[in-house]
Amino acid sequence: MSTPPVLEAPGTGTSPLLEARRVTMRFGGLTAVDGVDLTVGRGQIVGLIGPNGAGKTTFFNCLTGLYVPTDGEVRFDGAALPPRPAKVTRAGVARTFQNIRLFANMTVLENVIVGRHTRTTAGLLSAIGRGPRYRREERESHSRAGELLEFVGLGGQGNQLARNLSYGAQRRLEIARALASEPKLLLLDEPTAGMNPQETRETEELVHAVRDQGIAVLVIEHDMRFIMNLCDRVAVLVQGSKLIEGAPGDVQADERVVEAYLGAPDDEPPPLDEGDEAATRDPNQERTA
Ligand SMILES: Nc1ncnc2c1ncn2[C@@H]1O[C@H](COP(=O)(O)OP(=O)(O)OP(=O)(O)O)[C@@H](O)[C@H]1O
Repeated sequence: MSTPPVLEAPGTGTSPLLEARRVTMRFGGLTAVDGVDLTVGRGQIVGLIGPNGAGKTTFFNCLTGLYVPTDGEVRFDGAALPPRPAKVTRAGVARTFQNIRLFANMTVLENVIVGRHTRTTAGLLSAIGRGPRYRREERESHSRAGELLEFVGLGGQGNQLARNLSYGAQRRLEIARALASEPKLLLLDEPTAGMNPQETRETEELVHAVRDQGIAVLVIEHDMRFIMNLCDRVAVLVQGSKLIEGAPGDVQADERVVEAYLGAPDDEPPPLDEGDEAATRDPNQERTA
């Protein structure tokens, strides 16, 4: 008699937290993501970089249930990734977006509380009737949201309208809202886009603090200095395919990466100087969100 396969209970296995295998996403005739493998271990910070249109955001969307990959497989915490965003959030994956998506006319605290809705269990009737379970969960949500605002450096600003926060503070609020769903993995899509150097440094510290809470992070970013300071591992996407993956120093030194960003040597690239931030960034990426 054959031995039945051992099924790994979610959260208990030794497998990577996230495992994408041969993920492919096609839009009509365009292959935006082409057979990409990527793993993120528990508590790791992994960077995903690549020139404009390389497929980074599309790949993210395949990891959050926004897109169901045309081909390939995504496993999270020992199980197949569910096919819908709300279920993916409940499974433990949270994300922020390239462009800020806050509820501008809600308070800072309310924005974070909204992020907890996948973790509250009071049913509709309890909510309408404001039953004891609803009231207890509401108290807990308020208290946890306050803690998260402290954690991201927005303590004392909970009663402001989100739209009145500075740009950098709004980005922090997005992270607090994502953390409110109690993720095991946080996906950040260009968290420092449009930030000044001080805000970028603060974001770097915040992401390290998130990891210190045991939460793994996968981050898309164009600011190379940020990525190199932050990540345990970096993967480079070019035209939908993974070009290379490795330690930040190795990736930065790889000629193929320099070429992908700056063009082949015949294109007379500007010199790549470690200390010159402008030269280590994608020249097409001086964007503001
Ligand atoms: N919904 C869609 N329908 C059709 N094509 C799409 C769709 N989403 C993305 N694409 C295309 O897929 C390719 C990859 O786009 P994607 O936004 O994933 O790249 P990216 O690496 O995130 O770029 P950027 O750094 O500019 O944000 C591009 O050619 C883009 O035009």
